[in-house]
Amino acid sequence: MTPPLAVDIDGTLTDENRAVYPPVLTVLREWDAPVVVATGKALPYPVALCEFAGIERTVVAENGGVAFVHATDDLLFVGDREAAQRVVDEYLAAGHELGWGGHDLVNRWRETEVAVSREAPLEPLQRIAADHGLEVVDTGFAYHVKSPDVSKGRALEAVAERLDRDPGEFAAVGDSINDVSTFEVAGRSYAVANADEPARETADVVVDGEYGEGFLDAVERIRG
Ligand SMILES: O=C(O)COP(=O)(O)O
Ligand SMILES: [Mg+2]
Repeated sequence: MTPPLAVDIDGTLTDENRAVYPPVLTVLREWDAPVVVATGKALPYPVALCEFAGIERTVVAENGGVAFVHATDDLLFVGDREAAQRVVDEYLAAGHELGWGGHDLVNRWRETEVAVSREAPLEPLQRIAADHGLEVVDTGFAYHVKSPDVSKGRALEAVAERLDRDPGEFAAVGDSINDVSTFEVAGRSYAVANADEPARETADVVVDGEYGEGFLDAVERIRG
């Protein structure tokens, strides 16, 4: 039987230029069990991906800060945007920038955390975050200022419960440190070849392919 799937976006469903790798859309559409798209991006991104892939909008966004379950119409919030905002305000007051330009579409729809460009200095961000009891997660695509209690894995547990599934039934595919918690709660986990060290170390299997090709490799193994 096909297991439910928890899949990351950036670095896993994309190519090396962060464009969605087209063959993955067919795989998602034809997946014969629930699919949970679990990302560090704000909610509209995975929702749009699901819509364009033609699948139910069941998603984890903001590294677990927000989740939506299509079947039960549940919108779940964990995490505290105000706390993250206080960190950012201090960071800006110290003369740094978030690095996303004036309209900052990266944070515009973000509700429980704040993302900072990897071109911005990390050390002061970490220091200010720690002063506020928050952490900075580097996904390889952005620095995320978030509560240490929030994770994709915990959100997946909440989503799985609403889907009447055990988290251990899930197969998970991802590429970075923000997927480690998903790998820990899923029954089996696959890191794509471009994955960072924490993801590679936690995954049950590191596949040969990179990016979207790596996702297709994982799918082949999951299907057996
Ligand atoms: O938003 C990021 O930094 C990474 O996004 P991802 O979790 O889909 O890889
Ligand atoms: Mg990723």
